[in-house]
Amino acid sequence: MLRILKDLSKAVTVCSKCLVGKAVPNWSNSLALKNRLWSNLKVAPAVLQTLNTKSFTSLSNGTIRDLTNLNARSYRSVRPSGSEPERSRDERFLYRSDLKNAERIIVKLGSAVITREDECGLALGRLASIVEQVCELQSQGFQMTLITSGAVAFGKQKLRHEILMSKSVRETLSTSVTASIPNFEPRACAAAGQSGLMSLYEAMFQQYGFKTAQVLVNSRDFQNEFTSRHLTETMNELLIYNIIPIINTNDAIASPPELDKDLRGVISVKDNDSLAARIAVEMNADLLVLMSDVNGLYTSPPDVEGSRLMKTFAPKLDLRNVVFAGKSRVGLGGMESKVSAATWALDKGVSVVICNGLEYRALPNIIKGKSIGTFFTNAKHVASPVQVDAVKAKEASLNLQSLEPAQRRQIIEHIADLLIERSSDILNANKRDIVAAKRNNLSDVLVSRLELSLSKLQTLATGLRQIAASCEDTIGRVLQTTKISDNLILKKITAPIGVLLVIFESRPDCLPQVAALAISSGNGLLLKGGSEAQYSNELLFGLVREALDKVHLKEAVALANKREDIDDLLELNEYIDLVIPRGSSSLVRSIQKKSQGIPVLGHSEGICHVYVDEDVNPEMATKIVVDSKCDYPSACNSIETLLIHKSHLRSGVLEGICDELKKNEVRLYSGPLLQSMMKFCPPPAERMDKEYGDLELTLEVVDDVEMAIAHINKYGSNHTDSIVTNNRATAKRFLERVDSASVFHNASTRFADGFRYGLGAEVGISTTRIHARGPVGVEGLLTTKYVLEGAGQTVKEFTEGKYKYIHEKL
Ligand SMILES: Nc1ncnc2c1ncn2[C@@H]1O[C@H](COP(=O)(O)OP(=O)(O)O)[C@@H](O)[C@H]1O
Ligand SMILES: N[C@@H](CCC(=O)OP(=O)(O)O)C(=O)O
Repeated sequence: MLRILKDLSKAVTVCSKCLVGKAVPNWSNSLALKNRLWSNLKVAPAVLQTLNTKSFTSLSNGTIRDLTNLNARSYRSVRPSGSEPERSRDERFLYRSDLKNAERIIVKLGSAVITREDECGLALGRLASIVEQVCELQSQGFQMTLITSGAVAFGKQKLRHEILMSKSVRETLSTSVTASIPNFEPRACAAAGQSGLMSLYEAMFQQYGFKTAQVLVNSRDFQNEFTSRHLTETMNELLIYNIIPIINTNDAIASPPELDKDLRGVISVKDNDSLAARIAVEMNADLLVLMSDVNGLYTSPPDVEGSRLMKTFAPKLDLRNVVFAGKSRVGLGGMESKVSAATWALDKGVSVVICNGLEYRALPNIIKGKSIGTFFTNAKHVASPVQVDAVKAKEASLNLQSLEPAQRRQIIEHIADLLIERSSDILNANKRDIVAAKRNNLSDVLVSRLELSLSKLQTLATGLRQIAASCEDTIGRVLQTTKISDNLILKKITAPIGVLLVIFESRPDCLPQVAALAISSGNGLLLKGGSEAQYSNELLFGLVREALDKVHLKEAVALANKREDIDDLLELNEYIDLVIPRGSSSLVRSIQKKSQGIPVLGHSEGICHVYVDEDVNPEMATKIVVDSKCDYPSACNSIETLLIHKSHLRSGVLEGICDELKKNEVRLYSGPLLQSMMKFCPPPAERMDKEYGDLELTLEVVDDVEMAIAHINKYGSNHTDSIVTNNRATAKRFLERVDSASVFHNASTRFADGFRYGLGAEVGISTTRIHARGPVGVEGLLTTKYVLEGAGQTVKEFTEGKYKYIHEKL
């Protein structure tokens, strides 16, 4: 309410300063008043949406003067004294995330979007979808204007149809269809096409309760002082009354386009891209969206091999990297014309996105800041912030690996110290996350993963100190030395992978663990945490940066916080070398699907088993099963299925285990074999490969170890599986044949963890079969490189027999 009053008082101040003495209109229509306030005074649409008719009526009676002639530009120049200075237009929309603040939006539809690929009429489906999006935004308070192409293309189809229909059957059959169609005069096509186009728009917008108005202009109209002013006034008036202007060039009487140089820095209207740019600037629009039949601007025409979509385009820096060629099947200007129109509009303070009109919900998603099409910006960075972070992390990782091991060790120890010193700050931030999570009805499983405690922080710090201690021989450790020949020595040494992207959900304790592992192994790190752990993550990230800043390398680690950032990051295969998703199986699967050429390390599911063999110590078996299920049911290494040897159905072992599980409130389900063998057993399990992640467990019976192995290899997720047996031969068989990253004998599956394995911590558990499997600590974040030390030898000298290969392992 305070904001509403503030904004209204702003409006009134401006009015009274500028328009004292003008007639007071009868504001019976509150919508019209809202639009006038908004359009002329730039009172935030969201504020106006919240005002009710009553407040308008009382406000309008005598307070507000005639606002008609006060346009948006004049408001900007008549800012009430004492108000906060606004960011300049150039600064307001530097990043996509700023687009949510746009108010006036121009959308231009190219001919290729409007007409069908088979040239048989208008593309009704996508046109209706765009109209729906425009209406959605208009009713949310954005001021929408449409620039439409397509009159010539559509008119050509109409005329062609007419020619074909007016021919006799004999004529049609005697000549080829294409040869019989003349080259139509584009002006006539435009005249024929424009009316059909407009009646369609009118019908479509009407379905959503919006009225449209047609405005046709030509290049000369912008050069003439009167027609140019009339155009602005007409547009303002239409916008005030919530009518959506639909603009095209008046092609039926258009003269040939004029050259840019005649217009001294003002773009000449030679096609609809330049028309859209010109209108956007004249109308003081915030955003111009140019919709075409391609996903945006590419480094070269999209069908050329190796051509890449440019998500962000800074004209001053990037133009030299783009090759243009060709147009769409019906377009007039081509991409080059779009880029020069967009660049011109950007220089005049209008943000521009070039995107594909076929993309589902492109407009609302652009406003939300999603990475759709090509975003034109004058930001100093060549790229969007995540790309910048990735470049910096790559640079910093090189410096990180050149540090002395002792320096890397100190950084990690410093993080461990900070975890204890700042524990109350961390726990307070974590409390804020927990409160928000509960308010948002996050599941108990997720809340338990989110929660930090002093003891968790202490364990975390201990783990970090272990990692710190291992810094001495991480990078540059010699794995193999080969004497190729005298004075020619080849060494294989450990080396960092490069830049890691770790995407994690819920658990904020991952952040310092992963950061420590990356620092120890000399890898740059990009982190993307879940929004549910936002406060905890920001605080912990701040501590990591603080420690890295001691050696001026704080940029080695960056934290991305928007969900949309993930898509952008996954395309950066030039800078990112490995992706490690940690979280739910759906998160991991979606990352695996989206990652474009960057290897993904991790596991999508944790379907772990304990098999209780015939020859067991019942007490040990019960202890292991209960710990494997109940110690931390939401962890990926807790079990989902207990396989039991058939002899225990009557030995009392199964009964004893079930009693203990029930005491721990575990809900039990039975597999199909158990159901067939027992009269009274728990309800049937939904599937045998279900990951409960909670106090739930499937029980199934097996004949012997072979059947247990087959079951695990079929339904498991190659994560962690354990056998409880006193028989060494059976255990050996199980350990050899179960195809999982971790296989245990007489131990709880909960041991599958970086800290418990003595790795200090883990970046995740890998079930993929690339270089690292199981819990991945520092070792898993290293690769190797060869270093060859010679004394001027050449291969030719070996070929010619001067030297001989020795290949001796040293
Ligand atoms: N570097 C490039 N990036 C993207 N598209 C390009 C590029 N160079 C040429 N084009 C062509 O530009 C066409 C879009 O321009 P245009 O034909 O004017 O479309 P519209 O009718 O939508 O205005 C695309 O169909 C594409 O083939
Ligand atoms: N004014 C013309 C379109 C001109 C034009 O620039 O076309 P396009 O390149 O498809 O945006 C028409 O309505 O057909």
